[in-house]
Amino acid sequence: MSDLPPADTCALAHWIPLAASRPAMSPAWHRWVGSRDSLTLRLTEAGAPRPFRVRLLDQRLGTPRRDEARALGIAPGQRAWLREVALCLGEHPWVVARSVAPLSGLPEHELAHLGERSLGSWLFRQPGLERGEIEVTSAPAGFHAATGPWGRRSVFRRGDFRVLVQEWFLDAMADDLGLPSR
Ligand SMILES: C=C(O[C@@H]1C=C(C(=O)O)C=C[C@H]1O)C(=O)O
Repeated sequence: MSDLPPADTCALAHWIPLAASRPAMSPAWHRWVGSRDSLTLRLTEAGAPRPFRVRLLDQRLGTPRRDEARALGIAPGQRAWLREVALCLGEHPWVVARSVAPLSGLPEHELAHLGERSLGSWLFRQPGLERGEIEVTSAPAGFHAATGPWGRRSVFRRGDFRVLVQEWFLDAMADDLGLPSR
């Protein structure tokens, strides 16, 4: 993946509230980008009978990008749990996702062995889970070569555990589902 820009190229990715993206976003995409329940479940249903699969690209402790640290309210340079995946239907990545969780409050024993099981299927089983506002970008993911119309992010909270989940919807998903370009 040497032709990718360095991760920090997207350090100042421009995120706007979901409502502010409405004029540029088709109703069909808004149903995906604005959905607040499990994306894993939605993709599994929309992609059937193709099998849904999480492909783990990277999972490690590292330094979040500046826009990620800001979204989580942590100091720049503070280390966090990072996870990058491709959510695939059959052979095609439809969504790439990057999740960032501060180490304080991290249930590391539960997340360390997630592997290729979906973070969403774990998250949505957590009692008292809260989800913050969805923000939207048209900047690329920065860690994967595939491009697409929209990225979104939101912070999930349960007690003192927080995770910023960022998901980029890819052109392959638009093609397979016959969705508009934006
Ligand atoms: C947050 C969800 O989980 C999905 C699964 C992810 C993973 O396994 O790392 C990451 C982002 C999500 O798209 C969801 O299903 O809504």
